[in-house]
Amino acid sequence: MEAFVTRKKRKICPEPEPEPELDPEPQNEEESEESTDLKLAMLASLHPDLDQETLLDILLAHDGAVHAASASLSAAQDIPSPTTKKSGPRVVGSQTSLKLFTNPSSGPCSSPVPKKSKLLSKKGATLHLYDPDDIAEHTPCSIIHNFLPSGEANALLLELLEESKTFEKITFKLFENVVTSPHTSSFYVGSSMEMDRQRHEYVYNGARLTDVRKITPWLDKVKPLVQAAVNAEIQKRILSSYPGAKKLKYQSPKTWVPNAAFVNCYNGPHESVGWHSDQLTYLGPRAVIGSLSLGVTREFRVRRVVPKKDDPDPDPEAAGDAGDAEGGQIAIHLPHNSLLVMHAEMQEEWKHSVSPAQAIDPHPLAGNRRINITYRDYREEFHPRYTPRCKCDIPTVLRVVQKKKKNENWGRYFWMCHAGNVPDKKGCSFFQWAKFDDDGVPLNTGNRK
Ligand SMILES: O=C(O)CCC(=O)C(=O)O
Ligand SMILES: [Fe+2]
Repeated sequence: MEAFVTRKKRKICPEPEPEPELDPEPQNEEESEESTDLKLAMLASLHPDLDQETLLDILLAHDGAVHAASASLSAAQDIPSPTTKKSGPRVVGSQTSLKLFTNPSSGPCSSPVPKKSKLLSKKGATLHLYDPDDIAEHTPCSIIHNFLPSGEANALLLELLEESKTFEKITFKLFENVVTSPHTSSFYVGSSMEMDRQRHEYVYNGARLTDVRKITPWLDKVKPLVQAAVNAEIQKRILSSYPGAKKLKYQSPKTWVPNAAFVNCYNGPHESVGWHSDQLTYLGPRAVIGSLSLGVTREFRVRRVVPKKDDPDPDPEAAGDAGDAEGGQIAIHLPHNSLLVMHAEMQEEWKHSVSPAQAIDPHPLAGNRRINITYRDYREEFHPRYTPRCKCDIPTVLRVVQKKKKNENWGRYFWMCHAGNVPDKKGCSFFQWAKFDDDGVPLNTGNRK
């Protein structure tokens, strides 16, 4: 897990292009898409009696404006608020399919459900999804339950529970504060040579990784199964959901080959990961990620950050059609031994999180712990030896302009300095628009060797 944090947008001074308008609207912390963690923390400090989920719902209902959300909460202090939680702890239950709710005639004898059923998620509310068809239809993900033979899933879980005893929390800079991640993690690659390259050549949040490990026997054994399943899911997705049944612009046409894995451990209901998009720096644009969950069932939440319907898409070819949160967030329930595929439209247009839970069902082998493995395809053409370096002389980070409102640069990728993400370090003003061919191969990296 490398990218759940971003920092306050600094003033960017592109060279040699004129200063880009990443967001032409007035910027402050409240309006920054990337600062949800901080906003939640601020809101929580103002309303310590309310749980994170309620605070997030209220924050979303106020378009992310902390003051407005707080004002509503204060106004409602003496009156039971319609937005505060009414029920007891959320129960991890089961749901057959949304189709039963969206199509009254559905049942064994009814006609098939229309391709696009009405989504129940509304701004400020959370839609809970369990069924693979619903997840594929309404989110940028697809899921395979009971993915591994159960003995293999258990062996992998036991192996990683042992590994996780030495996982650590990551420390990073959020705005001007140094904070630690609310869960532990480590990073695995295939060989000693790759470990070496990761430690000395790659940069994450402005710094080198110190905890890089050699892939474990079970992680390695499962890898080809994940590869086959993810590639099959990619093809299914292209045929069922993308315009003209073609891969997205900038999506790689090559076979997806996982060669790195972040492993996360969530020990207990309160461990979590805040809203983020995964970094594309080494995966390239329109990246696909295979995410295997083991142990305790937790909610993986997704919300669209780029509106789909109201705003015409400046690049209609760029995005797939599937997924439509309509302002609300969707909770995908990830049980033990489920493989979630985050498809090519996910990182640029959606954010995801694992929210703290009020209650969890202990797992017979893992107790209160959940292990998550995100298998990733580090593409050779995105190796830091090829990507732009900033004035601090480190490889830059690849980002995308996500805020869309009236922003002509929406959807454009850029390289920028991330040295300032490290506590006590300052970055430089390096900025360069990124250009790719249709298959996502970088065109203007400048310092190719
Ligand atoms: O634990 C999960 O399911 C997601 C983890 C995640 O988002 C990440 O590692 O980037
Ligand atoms: Fe992530």
